[in-house]
Amino acid sequence: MSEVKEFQAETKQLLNLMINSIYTHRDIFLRELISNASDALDKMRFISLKDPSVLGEDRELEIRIDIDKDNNCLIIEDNGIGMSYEEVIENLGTIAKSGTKAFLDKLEEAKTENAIISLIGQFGVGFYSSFMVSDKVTVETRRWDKEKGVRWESDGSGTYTIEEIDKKERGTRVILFLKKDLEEEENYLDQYKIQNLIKKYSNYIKYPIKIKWEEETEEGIIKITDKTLNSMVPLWVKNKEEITEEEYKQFYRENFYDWNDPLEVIHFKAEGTSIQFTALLYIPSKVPFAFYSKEYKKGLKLYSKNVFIMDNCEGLLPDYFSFVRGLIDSPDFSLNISREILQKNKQLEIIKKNIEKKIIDALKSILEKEPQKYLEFWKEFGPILKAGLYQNIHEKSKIQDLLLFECSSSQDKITLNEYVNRMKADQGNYILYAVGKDKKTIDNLPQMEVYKDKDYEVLYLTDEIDEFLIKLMHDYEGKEFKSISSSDIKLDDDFQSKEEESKNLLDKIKEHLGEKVKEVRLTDKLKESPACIVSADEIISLNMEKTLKNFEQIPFRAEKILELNPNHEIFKVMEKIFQENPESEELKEYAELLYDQSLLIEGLEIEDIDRFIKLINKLMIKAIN
Ligand SMILES: Nc1ncnc2c1ncn2[C@@H]1O[C@H](COP(=O)(O)OP(=O)(O)OP(=O)(O)O)[C@@H](O)[C@H]1O
Repeated sequence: MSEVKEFQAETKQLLNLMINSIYTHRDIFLRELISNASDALDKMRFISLKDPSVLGEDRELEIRIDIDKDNNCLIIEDNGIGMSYEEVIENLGTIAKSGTKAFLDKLEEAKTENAIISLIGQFGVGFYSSFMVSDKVTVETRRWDKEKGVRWESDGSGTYTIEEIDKKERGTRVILFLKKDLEEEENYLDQYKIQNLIKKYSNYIKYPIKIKWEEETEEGIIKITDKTLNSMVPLWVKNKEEITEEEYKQFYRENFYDWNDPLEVIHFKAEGTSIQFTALLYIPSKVPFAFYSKEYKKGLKLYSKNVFIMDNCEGLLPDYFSFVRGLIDSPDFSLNISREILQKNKQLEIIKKNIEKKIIDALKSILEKEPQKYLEFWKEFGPILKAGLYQNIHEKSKIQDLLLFECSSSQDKITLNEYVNRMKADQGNYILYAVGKDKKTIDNLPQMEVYKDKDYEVLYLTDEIDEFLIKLMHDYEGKEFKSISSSDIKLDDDFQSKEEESKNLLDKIKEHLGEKVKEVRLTDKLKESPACIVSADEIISLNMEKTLKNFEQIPFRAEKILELNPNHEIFKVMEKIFQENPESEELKEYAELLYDQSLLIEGLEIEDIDRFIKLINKLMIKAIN
């Protein structure tokens, strides 16, 4: 008795897109079906390791492809785990994957076919891609431990039928009734076409993918032989010297669904340590799709003696390298290991340490030998590295040398090590930094003047997280990070006498500005500018005030100090006004104007813009008179 069932709404939506929107790159359906078959074989192999008798006579785990020209059918068959009646309904009638909703939303938005293809490449749509090339799909399957088989059939339009059948062999057969209007280059009944696709997408599948290969002998007789289309040997098992760059790339594209080539490959075998393992790691060239979403699963694949144990084993990578893709194969892991046990596993910790060191070494080597390539890496992954370090600050010594910063002295970004090596002898023990939205803004900060003059290098922190990170890091190799806006930087010691001389004027200005500032004082840090604002607080800087303002509930305010340049013409004018009349209203207006312009140059808002403009206008009119 067959049942007719409706697809789940999301499945309908996906099928509709598959059938009606995609006309190129349809080849990927084969990779998806082969990968499903391979997964089913993995599961079967796993079960048989505990009890080999479950394989019965059907011992060799394999995938078969059959070309049935008479019926215009392509058949992909495996003797893997198979599916029960309920599993077929669950797996082929719904989409259970997390992130499906987000994926479908993105699909709806995707305008071009290429954008859709790229999304599919990153997400994987699995079985449903069959409908890109088929008018009808039939699945016949029998679970290894069930008596009866199941037949599922659909044309992808909205419903499917399902019924119990007799099926002798264990496993799953997917029969694609190919569309009639496929292009010539999409002739999936051509054995050469299939061979090319398998080599391209599924070469490293570790089970033989067999086909009945037709060949014409010299005598003109058609000979049919069983041919294995894939090379099978897992790439990571081979010696590095035997692997070409293209093979590494191909393996990456196939296994990690990235259309871009990886930036770097790290392949090594750890032997002689307390645990043996092989690692094949890839640093991608672009941040993986959906990396910042909850759905993104980080971690490495875990194998034991070429047998797949699990995907996305998180415990193997520190947060700051969560973008690294790849796999670990270690004979020391039991195949039955669960995620929970794994979390507490000491061997895993050792592997993690090893991998981490290799990644750091690889990145350091790129930084040293291929700076341009490192810059590309930094542009993509710098924010992830910084955020990861922020959350794991106790690990700073490991990765602080991988950080790059803009700086005052050159167009190139520099490392902390470079900064320290270039420090001036009289600079003291401080690594100076300035914060702003970009290089140009910081270049124009009044406080920068004196450092330029003294030729002290300053790190430019242009990312919002930078200052928070630097404060948390506190120092690099014993040299403390110090903001150029910090109040306790004093360059000139005999400044004190000058400050005492101007004490009354400074007190008056403070009185005029009231609560706006904590203090008014002189500075020797300014050259061209008359004044600047610095933070009185080591914890909340001016820039943090800007950042924290975005979180409206938290009214953080940096305490401010107004610093004046005693050598500036304006200061001299103020001195003169004060001498003539200490209570002059004009002095108050000057003080307000200097305070407001100092806020503006720091990128902070001024409180009373109307008054600011009025005061400027007043000065302008005075200048004419
Ligand atoms: N050949 C097969 N043998 C056994 N089960 C299968 C087979 N093909 C598919 N399935 C089952 O159907 C489910 C859904 O398959 P589908 O290809 O849609 O997604 P997936 O394989 O889970 O994800 P993806 O292909 O995107 O990695 C699979 O998870 C698996 O349980």
